[in-house]
Amino acid sequence: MAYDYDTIIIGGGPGGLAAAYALNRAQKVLVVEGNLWGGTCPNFGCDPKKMLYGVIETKRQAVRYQNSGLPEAPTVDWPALMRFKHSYTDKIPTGTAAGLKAAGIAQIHGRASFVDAHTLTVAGQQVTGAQIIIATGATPTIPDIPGKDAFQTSTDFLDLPHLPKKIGFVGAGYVAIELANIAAEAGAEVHIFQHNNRLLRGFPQEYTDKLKKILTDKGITFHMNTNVTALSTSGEDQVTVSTDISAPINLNVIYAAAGRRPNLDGLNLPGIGVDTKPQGVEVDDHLRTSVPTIYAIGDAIAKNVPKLTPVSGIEGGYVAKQILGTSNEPIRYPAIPHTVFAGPELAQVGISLDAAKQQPERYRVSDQEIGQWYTYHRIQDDNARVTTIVDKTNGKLAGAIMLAVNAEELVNDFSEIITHGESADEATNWTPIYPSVSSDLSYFY
Ligand SMILES: Cc1cc2nc3c(=O)[nH]c(=O)nc-3n(C[C@H](O)[C@H](O)[C@H](O)COP(=O)(O)OP(=O)(O)OC[C@H]3O[C@@H](n4cnc5c(N)ncnc54)[C@H](O)[C@@H]3O)c2cc1C
Ligand SMILES: NC(=O)c1ccc[n+]([C@@H]2O[C@H](COP(=O)([O-])OP(=O)(O)OC[C@H]3O[C@@H](n4cnc5c(N)ncnc54)[C@H](O)[C@@H]3O)[C@@H](O)[C@H]2O)c1
Repeated sequence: MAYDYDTIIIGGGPGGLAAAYALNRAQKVLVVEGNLWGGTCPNFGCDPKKMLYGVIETKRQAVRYQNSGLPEAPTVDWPALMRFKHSYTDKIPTGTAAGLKAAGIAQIHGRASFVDAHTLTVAGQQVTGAQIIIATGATPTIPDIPGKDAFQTSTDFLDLPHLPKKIGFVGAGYVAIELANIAAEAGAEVHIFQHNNRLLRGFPQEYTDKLKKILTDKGITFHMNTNVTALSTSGEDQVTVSTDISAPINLNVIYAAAGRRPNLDGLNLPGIGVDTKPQGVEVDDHLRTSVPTIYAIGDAIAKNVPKLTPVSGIEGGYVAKQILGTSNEPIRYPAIPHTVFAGPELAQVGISLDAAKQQPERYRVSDQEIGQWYTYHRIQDDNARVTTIVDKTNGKLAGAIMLAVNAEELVNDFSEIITHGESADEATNWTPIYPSVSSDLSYFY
């Protein structure tokens, strides 16, 4: 049977676009996008978040230098900060669509739904493809409590024209911690409501405790072991937050930051036999769904890998190779670094500290407070700390955790060392710029 396209991709975010460009070399490809071309990361995720963070961190760096020659800390002009964000984000959807057009990749704007394993309806028409890739991403989970319509999300936060005075976040994961830091640094009173006693559960507790203290010192109030039980609104910007612990708290806005769920609504996946679970589309180790001609990638899949932009990109490129027949290997992920941009940054890569501690005969764990090292003294980052995990059987770096200003750079260095399986000698057998974050690398072994 002849299909309209070789491959149709549902979702024009980082995952879908990576697949589209890789397939386009040899195939007739269509991308369908229901909202903003470019997806979450450049429109209302990583990129706008980090534009705000960059300015906020510059202010924080001035505070760190307050006794070192910069007595006046700057203040944040939120409307100007937002204009700066828009100077980038406003161009993303049209720029992304223009890029697809220039590459000769077909595009339809509209929400897709499956009719059968090879047919979609979108924008009032039917299109067919020999293969279809589900790359529909994820969306914030809204806690199911009375008054839940009052919840706003990270998308609203990243587009706030004015900064409200009192802000709350439900959840203490990546989104809550990063946005709470931005809001607090910009002058808001910030409350975090977390149902258990852990923030950033994927990171070691000794590190998250230290970060929590830094954020508390910035004025953020953590309500741990606290369930938000109801919201009620009065007027446009007043929300009363009831909890099972304390008296109700009056805020101007509350954000749901309690995780993200896969975007599968309306796709009719059960109707065509694609298996799903609450975490996402079920895939095998070739990212194939229960229907062999349909693949799924990125934030939309139920796979125990981090939900990050580089991961979606890796999966998009991998699926393209499967479809083109240039590889039949099961997917293997490289060491994937994670960073919470929390001012300072909390980052890790490789084997977890918990796993390493359970195998002391195999792993050597070295923990170093580095706030007084030249690099960190120079930027007045008194709290800087790094833990390295070395595999004693071969002398290679197996993992690293760090809390530091500019940890994103250090974790990239560690990530490269782990990815290339370098021994301590090999890893330090190069000449980085001195003085720089990288020039400290040899001292961590
Ligand atoms: C606030 C925030 C900050 C983040 N910061 C970082 C960070 O610093 N670093 C990092 O690596 N990751 C970060 N992430 C995560 C990152 O944004 C995601 O992992 C990444 O965007 C996932 O890419 P994706 O292509 O799988 O999905 P998405 O980017 O979500 O793209 C999916 C697209 O599919 C479209 N779609 C959905 N359903 C349909 C349908 N039925 N028909 C047509 N189109 C549809 C959606 O509109 C969307 O555009 C952040 C996320 C958030 C929310
Ligand atoms: N810097 C980055 O790379 C970055 C930044 C933002 C988001 N992301 C990605 O987006 C994903 C989603 O982020 P997120 O912060 O929404 O999710 P998350 O899974 O990181 O954190 C969710 C938090 O909400 C808590 N929670 C869950 N239900 C709750 C409830 N009913 N009441 C109170 N607390 C509750 C959880 O215990 C957890 O602390 C991340 O896991 C990450 O993959 C990455």
